[in-house]
Amino acid sequence: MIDVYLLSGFLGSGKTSLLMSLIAELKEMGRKPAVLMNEFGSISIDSDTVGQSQDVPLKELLNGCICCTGSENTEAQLQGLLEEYDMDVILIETTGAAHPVEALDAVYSPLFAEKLCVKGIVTVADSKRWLERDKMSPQIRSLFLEQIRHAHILLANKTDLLTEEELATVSMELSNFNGTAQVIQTTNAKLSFSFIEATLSTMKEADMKTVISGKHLPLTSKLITFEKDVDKAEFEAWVQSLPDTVYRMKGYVPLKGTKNPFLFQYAYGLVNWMPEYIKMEARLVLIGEGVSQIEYM
Ligand SMILES: Nc1nc2c(ncn2[C@@H]2O[C@H](COP(=O)(O)OP(=O)(O)OP(=O)(O)O)[C@@H](O)[C@H]2O)c(=O)[nH]1
Repeated sequence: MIDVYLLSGFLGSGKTSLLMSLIAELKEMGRKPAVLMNEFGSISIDSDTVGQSQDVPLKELLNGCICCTGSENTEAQLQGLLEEYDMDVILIETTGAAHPVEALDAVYSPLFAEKLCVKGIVTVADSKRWLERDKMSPQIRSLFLEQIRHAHILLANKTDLLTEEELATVSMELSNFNGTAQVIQTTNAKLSFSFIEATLSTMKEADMKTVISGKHLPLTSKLITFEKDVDKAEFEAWVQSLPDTVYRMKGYVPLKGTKNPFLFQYAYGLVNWMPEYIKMEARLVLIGEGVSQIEYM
């Protein structure tokens, strides 16, 4: 299994700085990192920097964020990485405009269920911005807060720009806001990979069944397999009965009376079915809060 770490955080918070230092450390350790980067424009500034200066296998998604460019695109890039290179760690840097749950979408694809092991979300927060969050528009603030809320490790970055007192306030407020993440004060997003790996692996022990860390963490995923074909109406009734904290579902569902399992998608209450011309393995991934207890029927 290849370990996957998602680097999240608002625009300009310090994700690329973190990525660069993690790559350098991983290489020093003799590990084989690869990078999936996502840029907000059609020019690959960050990926050029990272790719050239770090000489690391890299795929990029231009023009939008991982969630908006569509998870098929991200899946294709991931597939490309896996086919072309040899690696043992994948670092995914999302644009500052990506919702962490949506960014995880492609990684949780049933295609990669046996290849990738999602270790967790590391969010970089600009401490100054946190203190001034009330100045942001409601929509942007909500994205900023979501990125922080879903973190498993939270960097209170740019501490050099704060007074001692402000620093204490930021740390306390962030810990109160996301009670499960470790909050670490950083400058230039300096945090060692060994620390991240060790912290996330202890969290994982809490519940080995969930793909993403333990049951104490906000986001978990669950893989559901099917023993026999299912009735479409019954299946949809089951979907509607699930709690609102299931944010996303996708996979292949074997429907009664059809040749191949159908591609099934669910997001924000909406269900989508697509026939599949290849016989895909019948399994479904659920992503949300506390989904590890959910069973089919
Ligand atoms: N003063 C200060 N500046 C920092 C710190 N960390 C990062 N920066 C600067 O903040 C800017 C953005 O840093 P990046 O690492 O590119 O941030 P990012 O989150 O990748 O940015 P986007 O890709 O645009 O979302 C750069 O100019 C960094 O040098 C810090 O701790 N203190």
